Amino acid sequence: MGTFRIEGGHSLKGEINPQGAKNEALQILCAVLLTPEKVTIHNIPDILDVNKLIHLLKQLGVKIEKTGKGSYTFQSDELDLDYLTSEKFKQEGSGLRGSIMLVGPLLGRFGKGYIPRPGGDKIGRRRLDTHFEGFIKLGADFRYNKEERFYGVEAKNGLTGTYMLLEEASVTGTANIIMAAVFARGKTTIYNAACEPYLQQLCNMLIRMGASIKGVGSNLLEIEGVEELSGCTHTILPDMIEIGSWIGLAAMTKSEITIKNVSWDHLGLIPTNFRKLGINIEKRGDDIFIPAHKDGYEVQSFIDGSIMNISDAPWPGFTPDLLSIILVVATQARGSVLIHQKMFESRLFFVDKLIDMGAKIILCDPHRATVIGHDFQSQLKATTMVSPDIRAGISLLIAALSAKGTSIIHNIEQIDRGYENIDERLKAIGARIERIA
Ligand SMILES: CC(=O)N[C@H]1[C@@H](OP(=O)(O)OP(=O)(O)OC[C@H]2O[C@@H](n3ccc(=O)[nH]c3=O)[C@H](O)[C@@H]2O)O[C@H](CO)[C@@H](O)[C@@H]1O
Ligand SMILES: C=C(OP(=O)(O)O)C(=O)O
Repeated sequence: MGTFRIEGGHSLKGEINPQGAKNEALQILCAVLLTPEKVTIHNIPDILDVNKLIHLLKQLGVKIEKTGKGSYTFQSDELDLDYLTSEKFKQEGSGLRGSIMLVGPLLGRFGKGYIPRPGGDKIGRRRLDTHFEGFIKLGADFRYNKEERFYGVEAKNGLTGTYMLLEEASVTGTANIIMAAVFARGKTTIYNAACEPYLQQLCNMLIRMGASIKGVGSNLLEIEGVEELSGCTHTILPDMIEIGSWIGLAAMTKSEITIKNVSWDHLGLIPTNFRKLGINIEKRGDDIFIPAHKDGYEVQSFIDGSIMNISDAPWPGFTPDLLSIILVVATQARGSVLIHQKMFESRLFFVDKLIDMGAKIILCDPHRATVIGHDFQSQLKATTMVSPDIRAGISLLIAALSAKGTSIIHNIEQIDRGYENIDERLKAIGARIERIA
């Protein structure tokens, strides 16, 4: 279990270059299985989850070449599909959430796809019904081995396009179904599709490879099946969740930080929601400039004066992945705010650590927490904690950087799962953080 030691209470200053988006990279890497031709991808983040997926692709026989920092070529012309039913895959395939998206492209191109129950954050139930119901609608046979927790889909005679209304706008589910449907006979219509920038990027990449997809960016997609796809070049967007994390870090540590090349047009409601906490976010070209909030920041109120509420919703709503960060930043705001995590039922439990540090939070139920901000009148106190999931982990790290004294965070693999070289990048802007195990 890796550990960070953090000496808090110091302001930071400088420029940050956001990494490539984790959740986009996981989709895009799976899409390289759709063609025997070479696919070049730039801006791949060097993080645990992505490296695990690249390892799985290698085991599957994909020819992989690293051509520069964050740049790789992939060629899926001689795959070893037997790996998919091997004991090794049953172990390795369950190491991350994103591996579930290997199934769609394999089913579409080879008529079969298998996956052990995927890993990822333990933040509540994470069912896969949307994925498999979509494959079944396209004509696949489905089986699930409960003992081994191993899923399989097969379509000996190929897939056939159809209309489907997804039960929920699942992000990885939509990506999976799209990647199967690009080879289905005829037209597939997906309604209630997720439409995060991750998915827009995936669809645009598939279109460049020769797929026919209409409705990109909306929740109604129409896919006309094709016989084959060709190679392409794709560049991953900056990670909007990392960008939100840097905004929160800057405010909470009263630091002046410039976040470079954020691809502002793809940030949706992220700036709006940080502004609800009174955080000053300046757009400078495609950069975000956060001034040092020397006098703190004040929670805004609604037009009718009622208490501020920040909640998640499927895109273009506010991403659930930033609510933990919003929550920690609220602990030092002037005023109170209700944080409502609608999607996941176990993602707010980490607040007990913040309460230990002196934050004023009432966990109303597993989905809702009321935060009464300190307005920096009282600093959080350093403590020892264990990072329970990726976003709680970065939130605790932000809390530790603002706290008085030296904190210890264990299980930082959770943070490394999604944040590239976080300790060195923080040090570069003045943070006192050491990786001690
Ligand atoms: C690898 C990856 O890309 N992971 C992201 C992906 O996970 P993932 O694709 O696994 O998440 P899903 O979109 O399937 O669902 C997330 C949760 O939200 C619930 N749900 C979903 C849609 C909906 O309309 N209503 C609803 O309640 C689901 O029941 C589930 O509990 O999307 C999540 C939701 O943005 C993010 O937190 C994860 O970071
Ligand atoms: C929940 C997340 O990741 P995963 O879906 O990979 O567990 C996340 O990125 O916040």
